[in-house]
Formats: sequence, C-alpha cells, structure tokens
Amino acid sequence: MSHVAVLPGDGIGPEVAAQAIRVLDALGIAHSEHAFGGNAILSQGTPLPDDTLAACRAADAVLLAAVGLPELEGRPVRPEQGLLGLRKELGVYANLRPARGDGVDMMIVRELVGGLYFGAKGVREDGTWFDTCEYSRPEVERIARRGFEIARARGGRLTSVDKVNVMHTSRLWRDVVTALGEDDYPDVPLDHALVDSFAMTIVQAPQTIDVVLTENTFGDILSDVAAAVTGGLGLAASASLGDAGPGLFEPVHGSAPQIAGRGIANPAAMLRSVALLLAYGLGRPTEAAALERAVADALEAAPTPDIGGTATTAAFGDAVLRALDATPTL
Ligand SMILES: NC(=O)c1ccc[n+]([C@@H]2O[C@H](COP(=O)([O-])OP(=O)(O)OC[C@H]3O[C@@H](n4cnc5c(N)ncnc54)[C@H](O)[C@@H]3O)[C@@H](O)[C@H]2O)c1
Ligand SMILES: CC(C)[C@H](C(=O)O)[C@@H](O)C(=O)O
Ligand SMILES: [Mg+2]
Repeated sequence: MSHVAVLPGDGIGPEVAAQAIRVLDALGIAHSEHAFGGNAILSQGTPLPDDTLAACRAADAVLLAAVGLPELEGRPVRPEQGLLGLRKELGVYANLRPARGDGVDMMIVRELVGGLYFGAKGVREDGTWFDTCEYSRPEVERIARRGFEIARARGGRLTSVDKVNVMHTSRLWRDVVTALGEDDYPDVPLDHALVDSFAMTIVQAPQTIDVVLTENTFGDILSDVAAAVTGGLGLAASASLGDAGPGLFEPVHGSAPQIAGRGIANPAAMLRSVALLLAYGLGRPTEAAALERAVADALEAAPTPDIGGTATTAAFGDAVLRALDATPTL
C-alpha cells in the first residue's frame, strides 16, 4: 500500500495541506505528517530534522506545502535551506512546472539540484560575498534528456533557455542540449532563447511556448511569471523527480505570510500537486485525472479571493470533495 509523507510547513502551508489530506483520505491513501521548515527550526533547531528526512526516504512520495517564516529571514539557519537540502537528498533534479489556461499549455522543466543555488558560495577575505553557477556535463545532460522525453511524449517541441551571451555555464548548457538533440532526439524540434527576452515572451505570447528547459534560478523566476499569466500562484503545481526513489510534489508558491491564518489561501496549487503525485509518484493516472477535473470544477464553483471569488480554503476543499464523490470511476 502506498504511503505519502506530508510536510505542511509554514504560513499557509498547513492550511492548504489540510485540504490535500482530506483528498488523500477520500482516496484511501495512507499518509503521515512531519515537521519541516520554519516550524522545525523553532522546535528542533533545524529545518530538515533527521526523522523527517528518514520518513521522506521511506515514503512512496513526498507532498510539501510551503516553507518560510518572515521572522527567520536573514538568519543563518533558514527554512528554505531545508527545502534545498531535501531536494538534494532525494536527488530530484527534474522539476516539472506546468502552466495552463486560456490557450496556454506550457511545461517548464527546471533543473533543481545544481546551478546557482548549489555552486560554491561564501564570503572572501576581502569581504566580497559570492554565489557561483556550476554545472557538470552529466548534470546538464540528464535534465536535458528529461526535457526532450517530455517534449517527445507530448508531440511537442523544446525551447532551451539560457544566458549564453554572458554566462560560461550557458555555453556548456547550449552545447550539451544541442548535441543531445542531434544524437538522440532528432525528431524533437529544438530552439534556444535568452532568458531575459524569454521572460517577455512568456508575458506577451505564452500560447507559442511548449516545453521549456532551463537552469535552476532561471526556472524559479520564469515559473512564477508563467504562473502569473495563467491564473496566479494559487493555481501552479509542481513535481520534482529523480531517477529512483520518491518524488517531491509541491506548489510553486510559498508560505504567503500576508494571508496566513485567515483561511483564504487557494488550495488549488496544492491539490494539483496531489494530482501530479498521483500521476507521477504513485502511478494512479485515473485518480489524477479525476482530481484535476474536480479542481477545475471547484475553480468555477468556489473560487477563492486571489482569483476573484469569496470562498474560503475549506469551502474550496468541500467543492473538490463533492466533485470527486460524484466521479463514477472512483
Ligand atoms: N516551495 C516553497 O516552500 C516556497 C516557494 C516560494 C517561496 N517560499 C517562501 O515563502 C515566503 C513568502 O514568499 P513570497 O511572498 O515571495 O512568495 P509567495 O508565493 O508566498 O507569495 C507571493 C504572492 O502570492 C500570493 N499567494 C501565494 N500562494 C497563494 C495561495 N495559495 N493562495 C492565494 N494567494 C497566494 C501571496 O499572498 C503573495 O501575494 C518566503 O519565506 C519564501 O522563501 C517558499
Ligand atoms: C523557497 C525557495 C527555496 C524555492 C526555490 O527557489 O526553489 C521556491 O521559490 C520555489 O520556487 O520552489
Ligand atoms: Mg520560486
């Protein structure tokens, strides 16, 4: 039987996680909750306690809501370090961030465990602070392969996004992607774009974009832009996958401290992350599709304030559960 490790996290995290747990219960999927992020720092001094990591490794899939506490910003130990550590420990290098709506159907494939986030960083003796972007050939090749596979599977094309006019690592990125395309994916149309103008393309012509392959930091920024043009962060889900072991499923959004505790956060991004978990993490595509439909119904029936409605987080969850109950295949 499948088991999901749930990490509710901070801010609106526990509020949207509660709705996801209702769905897991409705589908009869076992789960357990674990301390992670800011709350774990406050209670245990670390954002990723050993027993949380062990529970994640032992699970079939990990469902994370969001981390981040304003009072911990700028401290040496931060909630976000736990998230980066968990991604690295689970080896989930491929972060899939779909953005859909109004004729838009894009899939951002973001490299998740390398690049600017994970290169050497520190403070030199002269007082200069630095972060470095680092990639090896195999690191680029494995994420590029994912991008090509996804583009091929949907009969689409791949746009690799870099900053080759400035960055050294982008030269490696472009060479590796181009060679892999020629050698192993000649049937998948490939083009390249520079990240700055590509951000503009996401805003101005998102319908023209199919599968996007990009570096960790670029993907972080571009996925918020893509979310903004397809209904906002309240809707954007993601799946992070490695070659083996449990995947990590999480909304694109953060802990939204300004609206935390008010019961008005949109749980759609979290519930769509559960749908990705069902599809990619547990191999249950029928239930995944039913949940996607139920979320689409709830967006009509019980929209939350971020998308122009008045429904509470719990009322949205009610609407999703009603729609799931009415699904004959489940
Ligand atoms: N995966 C994660 O855990 C994750 C992701 C992004 C940011 N963060 C952290 O979250 C904290 C806040 O960051 P931020 O404010 O830059 O980004 P954020 O994503 O939390 O919020 C950005 C904006 O979107 C709104 N928003 C986000 N999710 C929403 C939802 N489900 N329903 C309705 N509105 C929603 C917020 O109210 C805010 O206006 C920071 O500590 C940051 O590090 C965590
Ligand atoms: C919280 C932070 C570490 C994280 C990231 O930058 O990857 C978030 O912004 C995201 O998009 O998942
Ligand atoms: Mg982000």
